[in-house]
Parts: sequence; C-alpha cells; structure tokens
Amino acid sequence: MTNYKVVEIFSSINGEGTRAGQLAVFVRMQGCNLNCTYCDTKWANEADAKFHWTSTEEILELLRSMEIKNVTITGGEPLLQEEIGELLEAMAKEENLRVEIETNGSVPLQPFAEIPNGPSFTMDYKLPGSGMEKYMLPENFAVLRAQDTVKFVVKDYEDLCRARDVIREYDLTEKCHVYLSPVYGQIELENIVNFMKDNRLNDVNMQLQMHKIIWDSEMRGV
Ligand SMILES: C[S@@+](CC[C@H](N)C(=O)[O-])C[C@H]1O[C@@H](n2cnc3c(N)ncnc32)[C@H](O)[C@@H]1O
Ligand SMILES: Nc1nc2[nH]cc(C(=O)O)c2c(=O)[nH]1
Ligand code: SF4
Ligand SMILES: [Mg+2]
Repeated sequence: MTNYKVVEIFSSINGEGTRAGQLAVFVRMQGCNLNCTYCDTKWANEADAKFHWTSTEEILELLRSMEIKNVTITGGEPLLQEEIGELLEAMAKEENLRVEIETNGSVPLQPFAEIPNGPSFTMDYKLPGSGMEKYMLPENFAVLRAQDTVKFVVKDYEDLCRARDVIREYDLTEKCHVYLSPVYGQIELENIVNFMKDNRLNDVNMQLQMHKIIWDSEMRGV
C-alpha cells in the first residue's frame, strides 16, 4: 500500500487560479526541495513537520465522503512524494473529481502529463526575489496544455520584469493560463496593474490570494 506524507487536508474555497471562488479540497504534502524567501508554508516543509502517512485509498475515501469536485494537491512540493504518480492515476479514475497540482517548477512534469484524464498543473516559475530561479526547468513549459497555469509570484519590480520576459520568451499566453500573484504584503498592488498596462500584458491575470483576505493571512487550514 502506498502512503504519502500528508500534513493537512481541508475544504475551503479555492483562493487562487482558474477555479478561484469555487469549493475545493486541499491535500497538503510534507517537504520541499526549495526554500523560497517568502514561503508561507515553511512549517510544512521542515523535515520534522508533523504528518500522517496516508494511503491512496484513505485519501480517495475522504474525498468521496466530502462530495467536493475540485481537489488541489499542494505542499511543500507534492511531486516529491514517492509514487505520487499512483495517487494521480487513482484520482484520474474517479468520475467526480477535478484535480489540480501545485508545483514549484523544479520537478519534470512530463511523466505526469501522460496520465489519462490526469491533473492540471499550476506551475510556479520562481523569480529572482524567491532566490530559487536557478532551479527552474524551462523544458516544463513545453509540457503545458490549455488547462494548465504558469504562476509568477512577484515581490518587486525586478520580479515583474523577469516575469514579463519569461512570458514573452516562451509565448506562455498562447499555451496556457498565466497569473501574476503578489508576495503577500510585500508589493504595492497598484504597481502590478500599472506594470501590466505599461507592458501591454494582454491575457495575463493578476490575482490576489482570497483566503488571505477572508481569514487571517497566517491561518492554517483555510
Ligand atoms: C506553498 S506553495 C506549494 C506548492 C509548490 N511548492 C509551489 O511553490 O508552487 C503554493 C503556492 O503558494 C505561493 N506562495 C508561497 N508563499 C507565498 C506568499 N508569501 N505570498 C504569495 N504566494 C505565496 C507559492 O509561490 C505557490 O504558488
Ligand atoms: N483557500 C485556499 N486556497 C488556496 N489556493 C492555493 C492555496 C495554497 O496554499 O497554495 C490555497 C490555500 O491554502 N487556501
Ligand atoms: S517551492 Fe513552494 S513550498 Fe517550497 S519553499 Fe517555495 S513556495 Fe514554499
Ligand atoms: Mg498557501
């Protein structure tokens, strides 16, 4: 039986992305290979973070009982779980689930893109402000499909410029959804809009993390 290091499972509205505002279940996995300056889930990344070994069947049973269609698998970095492919394959066979996986851009996506009826990807491209850009795998861009998303979490003007350049270099708005999302509390929101206007960033979505507006920004499980 395959098990995963699950730190929390909760339902909420999705605060981000193409399904923002819709009910979703979040499955958060322990551990990460990166250490972004701004990470809001550092607590889940620590090697000694409290987790429950949870099996594929236990996760599926819980999801079936919750009767919520959207599932977001996140972390930490969920694609580091050994055998995560097995979970994604099992979820793909569930008729009533629509699965999204949030991933940090440093793990090859190709193997997971081949899963029939598999998850959509919300892939971060880590910008200079994260300190992690050197770990990005540009070959992942070639794997993305119309249902997938590239997300740029922007901290400052340098990050905005880099996001713009990457969007243009890889023609991302022609391939998939593209989001700009502020590092919480660290950039004037208006500056993002002005930058989009100045640079004619058509087909790019600015988003705010709704859950941090609705609840305390440090609150877990919402
Ligand atoms: C915690 S990560 C987990 C998934 C994966 N490790 C990743 O980085 O995409 C989920 C999302 O939250 C974003 N995030 C983390 N800390 C943030 C912050 N302080 N403000 C805004 N977004 C943040 C990440 O950039 C990522 O898009
Ligand atoms: N409500 C809610 N929506 C979310 N969308 C992405 C989240 C995340 O932590 O990645 C998140 C989260 O933690 N909570
Ligand atoms: S990759 Fe994701 S979970 Fe890992 S440190 Fe960065 S934001 Fe946090
Ligand atoms: Mg979060």
